[in-house]
Amino acid sequence: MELQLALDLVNIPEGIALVKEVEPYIDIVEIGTPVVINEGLKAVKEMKAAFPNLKVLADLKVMDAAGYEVMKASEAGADIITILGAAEDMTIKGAVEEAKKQGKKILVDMIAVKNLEQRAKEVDELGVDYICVHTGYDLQAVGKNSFEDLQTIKRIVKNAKTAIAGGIKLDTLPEVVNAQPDLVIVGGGITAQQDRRAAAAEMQKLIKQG
Ligand SMILES: O=C(CO)[C@H](O)[C@H](O)COP(=O)(O)O
Repeated sequence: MELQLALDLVNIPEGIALVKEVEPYIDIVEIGTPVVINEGLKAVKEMKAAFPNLKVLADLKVMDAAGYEVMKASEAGADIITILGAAEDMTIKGAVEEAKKQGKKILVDMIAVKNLEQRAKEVDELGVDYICVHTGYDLQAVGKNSFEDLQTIKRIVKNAKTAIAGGIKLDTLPEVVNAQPDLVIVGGGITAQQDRRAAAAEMQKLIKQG
C-alpha cells in the first residue's frame, strides 16, 4: 500500500517546501488539478526536478484528446497521469497506449461515475494501471465519502490496482487501510494539519502496519 500526497492549494515554491517536510513518509506526490490550472505542467517539471526519487502524479483529469495530454505530461516528467472514468473508452485506450509508449502509468478517477460497478469492470478491461474511487470537495462538503465505493471496486477490479481519494484524515485512515487499497491519496489530511510531518509519519505508520 502506497501513500500519495495531493497538493491542491499551493503554488510551486509552496508545494516544494511542503514536500520537503514530509518526503520520507510519502511515495507519490500529486500535482493537483488546481495547481495544474494555475501553474501548468511546469509544476510537474519542477517537482520532479526537486524530488527525482518520488513518483509524480499529474492530476489532469483528462476527458478528451488523451494521447496528446498524456504525452505532454509525460514529457514534463509525470510518472502517473489521471483520466476520468466517465471519458469514452477510446479516450481511455488512447491514454493507455500513449502511457505505455512513454513508460508511464494511468490512474482512472471514478469521480461522479454513477454506475460504479459496471464502469469499473469496463475500465478494468482497458489496461489501465489504477482505478480510484474519489469523493470530490463538493460532495465531501455534504458529508459523503468513498469508503463503500472502495469495497465495491475491491470486489470488481481484477487487473488494475485500486486507489481511494477524498477527505481521508488520520481518524478515518484505519477504515480505509482495512479495505486494503493499493494506493491511499491524502490532501488536506496532511497539508491542512498544524504538524504536517507528524501527520504524514503517522499515516505512513498505519499504512505500513495495514
Ligand atoms: O483530486 C482532488 C480534488 O479533486 C484531491 O487532490 C483529492 O480529493 C485529495 O485531496 P483531499 O484529501 O484534500 O480530499
